[in-house]
Amino acid sequence: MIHVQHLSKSFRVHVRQAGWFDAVRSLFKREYRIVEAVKDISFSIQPGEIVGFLGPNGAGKTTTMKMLAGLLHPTSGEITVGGFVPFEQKAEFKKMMSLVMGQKSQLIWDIPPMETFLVNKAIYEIDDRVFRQTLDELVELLELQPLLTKPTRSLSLGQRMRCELAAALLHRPAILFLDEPTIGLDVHTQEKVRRFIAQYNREHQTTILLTSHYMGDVTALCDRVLIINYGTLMYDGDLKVLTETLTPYKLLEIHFPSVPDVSWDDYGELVAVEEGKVTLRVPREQVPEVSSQFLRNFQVYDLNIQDPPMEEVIKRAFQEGAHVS
Ligand SMILES: Nc1ncnc2c1ncn2[C@@H]1O[C@H](COP(=O)(O)OP(=O)(O)OP(=O)(O)O)[C@@H](O)[C@H]1O
Repeated sequence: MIHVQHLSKSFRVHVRQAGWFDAVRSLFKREYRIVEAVKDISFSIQPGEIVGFLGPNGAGKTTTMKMLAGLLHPTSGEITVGGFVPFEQKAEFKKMMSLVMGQKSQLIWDIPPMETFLVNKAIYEIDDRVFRQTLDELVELLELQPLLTKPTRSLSLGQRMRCELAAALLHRPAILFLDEPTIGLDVHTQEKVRRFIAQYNREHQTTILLTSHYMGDVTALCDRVLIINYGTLMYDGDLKVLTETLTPYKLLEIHFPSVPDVSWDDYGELVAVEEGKVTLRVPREQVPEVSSQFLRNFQVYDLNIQDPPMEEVIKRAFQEGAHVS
């Protein structure tokens, strides 16, 4: 569905001078430097996949997404999306994909979302029956009914994002680029948006490339991730494999009626002792044995086994320059 080969993008940026004299001089003699935002990346995404696109600020995620959506021309390399070359901007290409940017609105600010939906209906030449059917489905899934006729500017961020998603999906694109779709949303709304994306992908097999700084989005939605840093692709593969390779331990959370006085080092690395609860870092292969020792030898209320937080996995990927695949 999406094929990217040796893709690079550089920007030529004007170097601004700090001092007064240099600033005036630069009006006459401009100096430029080259920012290599994306450097020789290659990957493919199959129909129906949801792939997480991760990387720190300035890594090159948005630049890549914009090239995939045809908004930016690559400096070099090849892209095909659904068989089209994005920057040729063919009408058929526009009808098969959508780009949602959490930081940018595509809804018209001064009119209600329903009016934007009607504008999109005209732009994408959506048939009346299909429009009605799709709108009904999206209104139900995203709980939009009370929002449709309110001016967009009066909507909360979460309400607006739900309408943005509907606007992006009315023409039933086969490919969806989601750039930070949950940015700034409260935990409850993030959860709602996540559930919607998962359900929509299940029902329509939409191919989705998603960037997010919220690891909850990534763990809930993506089996596979691409990790980019300084414009270079560092990892393309299974999220679980990445977690197991970079953090070869699990967190064991044991709840006691009262915390026993034992040498925790015999069981794992002590992370925290709180009221009635002990957290240990235990090598993955020793987790079954250590858990059963606790259950056999101590009075235990509850025992939870968890993967380390995704934030830690990703932090290690950047620190260790992981080429895990
Ligand atoms: N239009 C532009 N002109 C000049 N430089 C740009 C332009 N767009 C992006 N860049 C630079 O390219 C690099 C990659 O930026 P990009 O927005 O793709 O990163 P990102 O991974 O999406 O970051 P974030 O997580 O902060 O959104 C950065 O150094 C950025 O400053």
